[in-house]
Amino acid sequence: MKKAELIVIPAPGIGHLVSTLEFAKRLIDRDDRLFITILSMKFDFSLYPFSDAYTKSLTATQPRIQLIHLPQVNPPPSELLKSRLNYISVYIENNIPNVKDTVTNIVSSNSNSDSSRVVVGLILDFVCTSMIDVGRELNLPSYLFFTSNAGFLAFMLYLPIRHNQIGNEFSESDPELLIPGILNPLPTGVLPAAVLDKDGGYTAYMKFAQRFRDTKGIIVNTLKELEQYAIDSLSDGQTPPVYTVGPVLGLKGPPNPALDEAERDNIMKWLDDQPPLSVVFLCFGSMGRFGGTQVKEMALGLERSGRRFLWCLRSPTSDDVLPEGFLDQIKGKGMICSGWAPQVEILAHKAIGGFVSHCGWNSILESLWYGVPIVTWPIYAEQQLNAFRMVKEMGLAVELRLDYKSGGDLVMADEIERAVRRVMDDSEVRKKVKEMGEIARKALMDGGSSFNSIGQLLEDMIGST
Ligand SMILES: O=c1ccn([C@@H]2O[C@H](COP(=O)(O)OP(=O)(O)O[C@H]3O[C@H](CO)[C@@H](O)[C@H](O)[C@H]3O)[C@@H](O)[C@H]2O)c(=O)[nH]1
Repeated sequence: MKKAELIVIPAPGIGHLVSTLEFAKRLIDRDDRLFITILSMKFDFSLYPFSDAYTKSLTATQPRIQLIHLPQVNPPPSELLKSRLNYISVYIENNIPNVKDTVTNIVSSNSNSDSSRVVVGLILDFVCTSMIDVGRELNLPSYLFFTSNAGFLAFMLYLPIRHNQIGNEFSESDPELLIPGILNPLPTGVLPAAVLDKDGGYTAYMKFAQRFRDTKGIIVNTLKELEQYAIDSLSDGQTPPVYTVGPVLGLKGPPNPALDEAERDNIMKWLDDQPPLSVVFLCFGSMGRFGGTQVKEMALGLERSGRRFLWCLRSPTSDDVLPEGFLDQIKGKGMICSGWAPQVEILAHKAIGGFVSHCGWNSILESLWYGVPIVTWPIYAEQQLNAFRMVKEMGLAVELRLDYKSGGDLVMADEIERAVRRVMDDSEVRKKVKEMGEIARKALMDGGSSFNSIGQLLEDMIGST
């Protein structure tokens, strides 16, 4: 039997690592000819404090997954931090010589041993497309792993086309945009903030996107049934084959190293005491934070909604900024957690009836999986676009804000109060979300759309013998 090896290069940050590493495990489970080597880049710990520990713990128990830590490289000059995305893209480029050496060693040690193992390709996070050239030099195809959705992929593929016509970043005064793969015209307010950024964000996005079509295939963490319109637009004769393999979720992985087990137990015990579908959960991804004024409005909105809530408030000053007496008033009805929340376990709990979310793609997929409707409060990255499509195109979320910008915008207590009530009472959205959750489960089963797509991918990568 031919043994095949894939080299996977994830990006740091939990939002990218969860699905990339889970997908590696899924491939191994599907095909016993397969071995995977993960190349883990060392990053500035202040940017991604838990990436390393998380990668280690997730891969430790997988006998056919090998983890190689790349040597530390010099970080880019700190001026580049004006755009975090640009900084990261340069950081990744600085790793290229180490990636090349490591892949070369793997290829040659396979050919010098009698393991009959052959490296069949690289799987790259979408922010690592600069590494396609390493594959080219070594005659290895690269596949893209797209940790977000097909609509955002369509947007990214449109960027180089637009750039050839217009040549510069987007502007807030642009008219609504018609983009292949996105059903409704897009207001500029819901574009990822990076594409309006003159300080390197736009350049970084362009650099990533310009290489997408140089890959042999694009693997997307979505399912056909959820994004048929966007996926159809990708069969344009110019885009490499697209494999929809989702939802890829970290449902059973080891706990995140950031999780405080005692706090987790408190939360779960508290939820056990609440009636079914009575609690709204608020959590804003790995990086979502708010200033004091906004926190105060949130507290007032939650209190006035009269609903029970579990609020993941990651702010060191939360006690000072909460309205006076708030913590006493909410006793029994509300709970605040200050650290990393066990989000997947929380969403799976029968007491949860709604989720106020920043609309990161993993959070969206997790909430659909458990049939919990979302209230949209996008903050950074492509979340505004996700929120817009979830509300306007898919009808799977309750709108709070679609174009929120942190730093400038303030969401008032009465808006929060109304949105929380709506998500808890709107049986229509809940029904649709539940149906989509069931469809997602079927997509992963034998014969389902994502199951078949993974089979096709394995066949295209390794062959059928
Ligand atoms: O307190 C927390 C916060 C987050 N999570 C988990 O962390 C992941 C967060 O992922 P996601 O919801 O996608 O948010 P981000 O971390 O913000 O993810 C980044 O990556 C995603 C995938 O590309 C993008 O969709 C986002 O916009 C981008 O910010 C999810 O699995 C959550 O369950 C927890 O378990 N506890």
